[in-house]
Amino acid sequence: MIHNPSVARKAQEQLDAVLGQQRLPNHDDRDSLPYIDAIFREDMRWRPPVPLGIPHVSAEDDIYQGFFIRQGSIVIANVRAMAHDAEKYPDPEKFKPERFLDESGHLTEDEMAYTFGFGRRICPGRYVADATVWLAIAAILTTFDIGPGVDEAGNAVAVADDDYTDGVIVHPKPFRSSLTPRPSKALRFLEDSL
Ligand code: HEM
Repeated sequence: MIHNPSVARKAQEQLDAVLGQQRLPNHDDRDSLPYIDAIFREDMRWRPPVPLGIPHVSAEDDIYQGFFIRQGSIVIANVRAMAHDAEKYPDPEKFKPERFLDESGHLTEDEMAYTFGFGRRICPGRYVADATVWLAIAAILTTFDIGPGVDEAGNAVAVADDDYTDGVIVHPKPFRSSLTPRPSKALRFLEDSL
């Protein structure tokens, strides 16, 4: 959101229209807030948390696109490459939630399910992740404006958009940011719920 303030503004317009700046979002609002889902999907696409998935083993000999895969081979799915396929996702480095919405503003079929893995061992926690991350995005954008942090002298600190940890699971390295309460009653609802 620090790099894409227009995305945050667009989400807040939809949140304000649905919630009337009177309450926090909840799961019953999900169908009315497709842009939040589009942000979640674009999050998963832009920087997949498990960019190479978890290695699988082929249970039997197989042929995939002309390649012979012997039984017992370790198969690694390059999720990051799939999520940055420019034919499927034009301009893939750009953070663009709109790519998951059709002309009428409805969500497309692409739920970015492959970022949770494949087959029988697909992530069993995907429903928990889906519900909690969606609600976190919606609640934070309802109550706060997100911006760059400042250093000791009060100057805005630039944040790299690709400074991530290495490993099986990746996440952004610590960075400074600022959360400014939005001028709405939603913040009071947040305080009341603590
Ligand atoms: C955005 C959040 C998450 C992502 C991107 C994610 C992704 C993945 C991926 C790619 C796998 C490997 C699937 C495969 O073998 O193909 C996996 C496995 C797994 N995940 Fe998640 N996960 C997330 C959240 C969670 C949560 C919240 C839980 C628990 C509540 C969870 C529990 C597990 C478990 C137990 C496995 C191992 C399943 C098995 O090998 O049978 N995950 N996850």
